[in-house]
This record gives sequence, C-alpha cells and structure tokens, in this order.
Amino acid sequence: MSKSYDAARDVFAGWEVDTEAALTALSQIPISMHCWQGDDVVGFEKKTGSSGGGIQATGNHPGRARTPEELRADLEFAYSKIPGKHRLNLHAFYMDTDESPDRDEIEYRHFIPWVDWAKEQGLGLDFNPTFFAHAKADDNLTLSHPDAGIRDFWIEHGKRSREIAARMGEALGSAAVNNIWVPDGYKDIPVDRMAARQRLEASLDTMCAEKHDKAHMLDAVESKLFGIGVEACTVGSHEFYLGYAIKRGTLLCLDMGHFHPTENIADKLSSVALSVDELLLHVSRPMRWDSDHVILQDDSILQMAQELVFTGLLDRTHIGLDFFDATISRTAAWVIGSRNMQKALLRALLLPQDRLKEVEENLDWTTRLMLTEEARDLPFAAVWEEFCERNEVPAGLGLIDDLDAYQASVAGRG
Ligand SMILES: C[C@H](O)[C@H](O)[C@@H](O)C(=O)CO
Ligand SMILES: [Mn+2]
Repeated sequence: MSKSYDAARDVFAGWEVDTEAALTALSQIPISMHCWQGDDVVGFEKKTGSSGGGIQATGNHPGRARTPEELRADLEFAYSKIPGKHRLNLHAFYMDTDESPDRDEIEYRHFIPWVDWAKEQGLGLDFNPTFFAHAKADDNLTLSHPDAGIRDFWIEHGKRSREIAARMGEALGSAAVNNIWVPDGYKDIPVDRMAARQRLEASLDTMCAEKHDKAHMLDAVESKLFGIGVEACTVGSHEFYLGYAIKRGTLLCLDMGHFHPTENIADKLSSVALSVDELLLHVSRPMRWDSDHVILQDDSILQMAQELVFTGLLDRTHIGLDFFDATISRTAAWVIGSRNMQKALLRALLLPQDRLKEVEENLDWTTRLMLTEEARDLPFAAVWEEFCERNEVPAGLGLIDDLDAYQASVAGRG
C-alpha cells in the first residue's frame, strides 16, 4: 500500500467515504469491450456488401488488425493494461473460420476459437447479430424490408445469432448479452412509417420467439435517432424500442451517441429502469453527431457513472463500450476508453452519497452544490493508482511507454 493511498484513505474517511469499499465495488464491475474498435468495424467474413449501416470509422493509423489472431493479440495487450476482469463484445461478422458462411448460415462452430480463447483469458463474451455491411442491407432496410424474402434472411441471421450467444454464455458460465441493433431507415421522408415499424416488430417477434435460458443469453434492443443515409427516419427509434423492451421483457440498450446532442443520457437511466428490468449501455462520445469518439472523463461519462452508482442500478446494467477511432493507436483507444469508464465509476463510488442525498432531501441545494464542487478536489488519483497497483497494471506515465511499444510492434501490418 503506497503512502499516497494511505493519506488519501484518511482524507476520504473524513468525508465518511470508505475507499476500500469503493475499490471492492469497482473490482466487481466488468466492462464489455467492443471488438470492432480493433479493426475499424470491418469484420472477418469474405462476403460483404456496400452498406455500412450509416456507421463509419475514420482515420488510417497503421496497425489495423486484419485477422482474428491479430485482433486477439491486440485485445490481450489491451486487457493487460486495464485493471480487473472484463468481457469482450463480439459482432457476428467477426467469425473465425476458413468457411464462408453467409449471415443466414452462421453456426456456433464458426466462433469456437473465440470461446476457447475467452475461457483461457478468463473473459465473458457478449454478442451482436450484424445487420449491416451486406448486399441484402443495401436498401438500408433489413428486418423491416417490404420484401418478405429479405426479412426472412435477416430473421434467420438473428435466430442463429441468439443461438450462438446462448451457447457462448453456457460454455463460459456467464450470460451473453445479445444486442440487436438494426440500421433500417429512410434517407428522405417516408409516407408509411407505421408499416415499416409493424414489419420490424413482427420480424423481431419471429426472430426472438425461441426461449433461451436467461442464465445463458439475454436479448437487448438498441435504438437510434438517425444515421448517415437514414436522416429522415430510423425505424427502430427510441420510442419503438422502449415500448418493445417493456412489452417483450428484453434489455433496453442506451447508446450515448443515439440521441439528440442536447439530451442527457444519464438522466434517462432512472426513468427507463422503472419499466425495464435490465439495461445495456453503449458508452460512447458523440461529437456533433454519432461520431463514436473515444470516451473521456467528461461530464457525460461522470454523470452516467454517478447515476449508475447513486440509483443502485449497477446490478441491473451491463456496461458496454461503443466507439471506434482509426486516427490513433487502436489498442490505446481501448485502454484509454475502458480505463476512463472505470475512473468515472471510481469517482462516483468515492462521492459522499449518503450526505449528498440527505442535503437534497432537506432542500439544502447550496450545500449540495458546495459538496459536489469541493468533492472534485479529493485525492481520487491516489485511489486509482492503488487499484492499478493491486491489479498489477501501470498507471500514469508508466502506461505511455507500454502503449507506444505495442503500437510500434503492430505498425508494420499491411
Ligand atoms: C457496431 C455496433 O453494433 C454499432 O456501433 C451499434 O451498436 C451502433 O451504435 C450503431 O450506431
Ligand atoms: Mn451502439
């Protein structure tokens, strides 16, 4: 235990905050790191179409992972710099196989190398059907397409993805969240939104009809305000999926980039949690649009973490990341973003929660403001360093050399 941690523990104790309890709580929060930051959302299948689903990684930093082996090596490095045990969020088009199954032909066996690796690394896995980057998504319509043949193709993909996720969860002894994000929408103003939404709802119902053990797989649905090429209408809007999650008992996924830029996503947690059992977060940083920048310790993330801690929602929320920046080291992006999520949680866990709630209850808003502002100056960094040390990962400047050395080792990839 370092001298600075010792001193910090005393300072926090003066605020009636137990740093040991905060460290224990933080060590029990897994972050689901998204595989797609490692290769700019390209995936490993041999067949692709022209639709990117309105999402886009920009930049050309050297070192993009081109194979599952390269991606796993990058992930191993990233996890070795992130304190604690975490999860990997895999998309269906990251299959690891010599075969070329189409989306409606994928099977669990195409993902076994990922499961074996996750077991070896002590990681949990989460999963996502991939409803974009395919010729049958080129109209920007999949599950809501007017053509039943196209809908059936994607329904089959979704069914298989749920089955694969369930088998992953069973194999690893930890439920895989299977997140359904469907990019469907219209570039210009549609005249029959209702028909599109009815088709999406019916397709989702068929796709999710088979019951899987919740100990193995949990369905989540993710809404979006708009994407590039579908500016006028997204079929799976927030209202659509909020209703769907409530009616069908699925998790609701809130992606921080999928709302109007002035909306505060942290504010939504307590509202939706009154009507859905569990939540999935896609923690992201939109800049003017759903730009998926690497997350910072900015107000949006700090408030999100504080809401999770203060509302007692950590047990009902699965924290996933969703950003992809190709202008910087991809492994560093994972490390910086994941650690920032953890730092935000630690900051929230180190706040004098009981006292703050008490003064608010007493309408003493002056003291509330004074306490929240003074608490910003507490010696949080010493507690974070202690967490890193206990988990045998570097903190501060010690991290930079490691990140640089790894980036140099992958920069020669073609
Ligand atoms: C690749 C992911 O499925 C994707 O980012 C989705 O979650 C999303 O947020 C689309 O904007
Ligand atoms: Mn997302």
